Amino acid sequence: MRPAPIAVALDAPDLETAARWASLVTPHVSTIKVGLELYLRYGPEVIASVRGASGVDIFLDLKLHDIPNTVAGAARAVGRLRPAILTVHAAGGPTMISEAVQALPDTRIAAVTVLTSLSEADLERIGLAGPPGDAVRRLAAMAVGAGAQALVCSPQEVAAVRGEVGPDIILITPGVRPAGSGSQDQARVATPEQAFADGADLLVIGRPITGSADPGAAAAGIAAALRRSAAAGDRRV
Ligand SMILES: O=C(O)c1cc(=O)[nH]c(=O)n1[C@@H]1O[C@H](COP(=O)(O)O)[C@@H](O)[C@H]1O
Repeated sequence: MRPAPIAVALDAPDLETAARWASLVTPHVSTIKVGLELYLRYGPEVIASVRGASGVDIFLDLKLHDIPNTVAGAARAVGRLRPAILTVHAAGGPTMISEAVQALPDTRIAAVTVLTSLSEADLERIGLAGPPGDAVRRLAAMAVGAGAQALVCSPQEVAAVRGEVGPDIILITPGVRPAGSGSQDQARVATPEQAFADGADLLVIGRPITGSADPGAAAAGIAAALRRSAAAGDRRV
């Protein structure tokens, strides 16, 4: 059976925990995500530790956001780690995004539109008044125009973004919570089945898996739920 289109967020305080989570979940999921907490503590060595001997894709979530020259240099600096995906903030603008894309031709540059932790009220306070979906669609179109091959948005916007950017762009959705899980610091959430049915290509899921007593079983359970919902609809997992 193919691993499910899930990126498990390894937001762990230490390398041993991250490597343990990675080995428990990799039979079930396509991707593991290394973010700021692990990367800033351990640097590039963390990638080899969590990749292990598996063929799992590495999603390096550094959310780069700086002037184009600096982001291009940072992207080149992580190239030897061969991440399948690297995040930049869409708000860094089109030149920054296109320089990142050119700097790392073998990696998908994913532009983060509006963080899933932000509510409409938060957006108003930072000067982006209006429904989050408006800002997400605007940033998505801009990022794709600049060459981004992937976008990060919440599952609540994924159908609208798909309509905006077409079928070829990889849509990645954090803010995924199985029914009954608390949303914690996430503001714009949906269930895995809903995110997938609305057109997400890769679901980012952290604490609902890593916070469980058995992360391997939690990942397997969500993967099975996606397969059931794919069988009921017209998508393959
Ligand atoms: O780029 C991301 O992955 C990301 C973007 C976003 O808008 N929201 C978001 O939560 N994330 C990441 O997705 C993961 C979500 O983790 P959980 O909330 O524990 O499922 C975290 O590692 C976040 O850094």
